[in-house]
Amino acid sequence: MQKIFDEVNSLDKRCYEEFGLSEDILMEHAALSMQLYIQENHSDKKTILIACGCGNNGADGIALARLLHKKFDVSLYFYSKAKSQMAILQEKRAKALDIPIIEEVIDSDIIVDCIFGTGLNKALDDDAVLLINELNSLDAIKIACDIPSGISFDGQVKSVAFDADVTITMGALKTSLFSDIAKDFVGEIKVANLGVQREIYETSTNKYLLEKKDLKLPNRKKHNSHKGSYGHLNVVAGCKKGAGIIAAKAAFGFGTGIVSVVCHENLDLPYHIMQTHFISKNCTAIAIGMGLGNYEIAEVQKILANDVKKIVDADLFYDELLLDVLDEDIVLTPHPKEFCSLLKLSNIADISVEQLQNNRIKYVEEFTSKYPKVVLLLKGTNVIISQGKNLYINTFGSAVLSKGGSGDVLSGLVGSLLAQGYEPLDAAISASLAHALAGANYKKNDFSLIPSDLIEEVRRL
Ligand SMILES: NC(=O)C1=CN([C@@H]2O[C@H](COP(=O)(O)OP(=O)(O)OC[C@H]3O[C@@H](n4cnc5c(N)ncnc54)[C@H](O)[C@@H]3O)[C@@H](O)[C@H]2O)[C@@H](O)CC1
Ligand SMILES: [K+]
Repeated sequence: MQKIFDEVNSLDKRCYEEFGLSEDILMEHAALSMQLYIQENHSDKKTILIACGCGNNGADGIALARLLHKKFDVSLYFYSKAKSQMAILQEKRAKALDIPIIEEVIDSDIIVDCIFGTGLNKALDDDAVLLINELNSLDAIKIACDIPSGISFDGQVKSVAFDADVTITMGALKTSLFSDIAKDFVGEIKVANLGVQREIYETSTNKYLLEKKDLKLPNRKKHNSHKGSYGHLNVVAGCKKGAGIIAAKAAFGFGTGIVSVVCHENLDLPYHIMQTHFISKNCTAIAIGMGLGNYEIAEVQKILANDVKKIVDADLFYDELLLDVLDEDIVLTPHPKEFCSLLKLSNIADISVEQLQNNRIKYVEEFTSKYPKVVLLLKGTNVIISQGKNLYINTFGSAVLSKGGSGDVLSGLVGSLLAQGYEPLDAAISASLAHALAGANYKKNDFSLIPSDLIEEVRRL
């Protein structure tokens, strides 16, 4: 996993104070990283337009223009007059080299957005909106310096943001790049070294970006084993039985030795999935909530009181019964609307889905600081998984997964790993990665995936 930081000003400051690196040195490295990226990836291109603002993001852009000048046809466009000390200095250097400055945006092979970086501190005015829309409309390779202009420090996009193919972010990954809203603007994210390796630039953090290598698939190294060695998951099926059955199939395909669906009515199940009317004595984990509907309260209470690992989903997020188990290390997997209900039930906040989506990390942190044992997995295009103070972001998800039944597959995967003995946090992380990567591996098209395709892809991981 890679570290993510809420802010990097303190990290820049540490470079000045502890390593004797000046702002100028840091900025030269920022510009150099962008230069190398462009030369390594787009040496066949000719024209580059660099749009600059008045602060140090703009200064990065002016320094980049100097580095690329003569190798490419570089034009500088100033959205506003240089204001920061570094922008004024960089402008002086650029002028000494006669780098072309243009008054109107022109068609170019590459556009580099250096209008606003981490210093964006108010709403974009009409001119900025117009400029960003104009840049977005051009058919060019689009590179954002540090962060696409228009995304605020907390990852919100109020009106518009630069629509980058690549964001080259300075020094370290920032939280703002990983909001659900930012995902449609940041493109591929690369980190530029600012004069020291990242491991030196970065300090400690509580936020992490998950990588493919963080997926720990179940393994069966012991030959002397039997089905019971790989756990027994009980999936409680309610009135919408399909949800439980999908979860059960996903769990079986992800390695659980025995999977039983708990249901009072007789179900038509695949032969390898068992049915039981009550929780099995030897079950090692329970998945409950998906399609639960109006289950009898006393029965749900009894199931929740069971002393095995649990994953809770869907309908139970609307039920106060859940409050009784929030002091345990259970896994909760709400989507945004369900999480809003959970926040309300637990007296943390009474907010709309939109308010939540604009502040996902904030509300996850409030919830997990009130219930530090719970493993919370908040669904979204960038899934957030958190327990206690630590928070992990999975960005591998895509719109392929935006389908009924995808969430039931995820519950099944989490339950499967819990049943096989994973710790709840590890189960949530690996299930979420497996789910997202399986979705990404489905290559037919981006609209036709059904739960059985997803389970098939999980089985191929
Ligand atoms: N400090 C350092 O050592 C380094 C800074 N770097 C660059 O510096 C950037 C941050 O620079 P700054 O702090 O100067 O901030 P920015 O360059 O992001 O912009 C700040 C300026 O824009 C104005 N502004 C903010 N929101 C506005 C709005 N909506 N409409 C109009 N004007 C607005 C502010 O008043 C301020 O003058 C980073 O994103 C990064 O690109 C990099 O060069 C790496 C090293
Ligand atoms: K920018």
